[in-house]
Amino acid sequence: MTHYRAPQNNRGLTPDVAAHAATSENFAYFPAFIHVTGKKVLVLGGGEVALGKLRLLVRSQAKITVVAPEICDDIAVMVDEGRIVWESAPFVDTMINRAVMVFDAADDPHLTARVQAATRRRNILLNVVDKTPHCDFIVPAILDRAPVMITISTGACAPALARIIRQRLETVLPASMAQLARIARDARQKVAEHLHDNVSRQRFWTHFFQRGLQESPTGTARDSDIDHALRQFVPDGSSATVPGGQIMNAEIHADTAFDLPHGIARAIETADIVFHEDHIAEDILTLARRDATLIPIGCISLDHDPDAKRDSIEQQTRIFARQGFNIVTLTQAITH
Ligand SMILES: C[C@@]1(CC(=O)O)C2=NC(=C\c3[nH]c(c(CCC(=O)O)c3CC(=O)O)Cc3[nH]c(c(CC(=O)O)c3CCC(=O)O)/C=C3\N/C(=C\2)[C@@H](CCC(=O)O)[C@]3(C)CC(=O)O)/[C@H]1CCC(=O)O
Ligand SMILES: NC(=O)c1ccc[n+]([C@@H]2O[C@H](COP(=O)([O-])OP(=O)(O)OC[C@H]3O[C@@H](n4cnc5c(N)ncnc54)[C@H](O)[C@@H]3O)[C@@H](O)[C@H]2O)c1
Repeated sequence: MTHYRAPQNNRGLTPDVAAHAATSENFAYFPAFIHVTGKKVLVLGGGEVALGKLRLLVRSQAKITVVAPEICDDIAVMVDEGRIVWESAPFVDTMINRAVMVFDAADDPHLTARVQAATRRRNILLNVVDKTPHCDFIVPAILDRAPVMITISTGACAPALARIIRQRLETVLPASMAQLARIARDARQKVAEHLHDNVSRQRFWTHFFQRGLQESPTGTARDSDIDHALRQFVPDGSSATVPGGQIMNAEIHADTAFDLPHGIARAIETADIVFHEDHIAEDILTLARRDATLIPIGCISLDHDPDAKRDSIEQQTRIFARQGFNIVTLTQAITH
């Protein structure tokens, strides 16, 4: 019988899956969030588009300077309130010194050429609004549930599509996400003191958020919910309230994650180990946690004897389940 290593805290991509992932499209822009607290950000231009960027920027703790000969009324209010600094002198290269990023919303190609040369010399990131070829970074559509930020980019291919996806998500993602994230921020230390190992903490938080999103979608989660959840939590997974050590065998009829029944999607999301046939769609497999172990059933070398193969997988899943791991086995439904 084949034995597999229990899940580790790294992406358990098997060679098969990694090879599949390598064939999917590359991307030119790396998704990340930039820490700007206390750092200088420069915005060129004082019109409507600059205002859009400034509205977002003032919610960070960046030190913001706007450079423009004149500014619109709403930007003037931000200046009066001391939230940003206005520089009305013409742009000179030294204005960007020590900036972490620069937005150019001035609609002046000659200025853009100068700014681009200056930012390149200093390795400062530049966004020229709606002028993709000049951008070192691009701005995604943003679904704002701060501190949760869901950002959507089409890799600069179709900004209107990014907007539409955002608008659709606005109506389906529960308001409680923000509140749950704030509760977690304040309670992470306390939870770490109660639960000493990573696996327990990971199970606890998965369970806490799943219940929280289900029970209080409109945003009524409370700080005291943490104490309640901690009292109920039994780290070895034996508590009925903890989704630990469960086995699900799912036959997949869907080709995309979107078409999966909710129960199966949730099971994949919480699984520690996912056994799957080779033809299961990649976007279904990506529902799994980053640290889950994915095991292609094809790599179990008992193809000549399907019954023995099934027995081998069942035996393996029971062993893992006894250790408290959640297991999902995904087989592709045969369509006629
Ligand atoms: C997401 C969003 C955020 C924001 O702007 O804050 C955003 N554009 C939005 C809307 C939008 N922009 C445009 C249209 C008209 C439809 C159209 O022309 O396609 C619409 C649709 C609308 O308004 O509904 C015009 C446009 N935009 C760009 C080009 C140039 C080009 O495509 O090469 C042109 C043509 C200019 C021209 O023809 O001259 C380029 C960029 N726009 C980006 C972001 C970056 C890529 C993001 C991504 O990865 O998808 C990138 C690369 C650079 C950047 O600016 O960072 C925001 C939606 C916010 C929301 O509602 O949630
Ligand atoms: N307005 C829109 O709906 C819209 C939509 C998409 C893209 N855009 C693009 O965004 C950019 C700006 O649009 P806008 O509507 O804010 O334009 P705008 O004309 O209202 O604003 C441009 C601002 O830049 C300032 N400016 C001009 N030359 C400058 C210079 N050399 N140095 C510093 N500041 C300078 C102007 O004083 C003005 O405040 C343009 O590239 C435009 O094509 C605009």
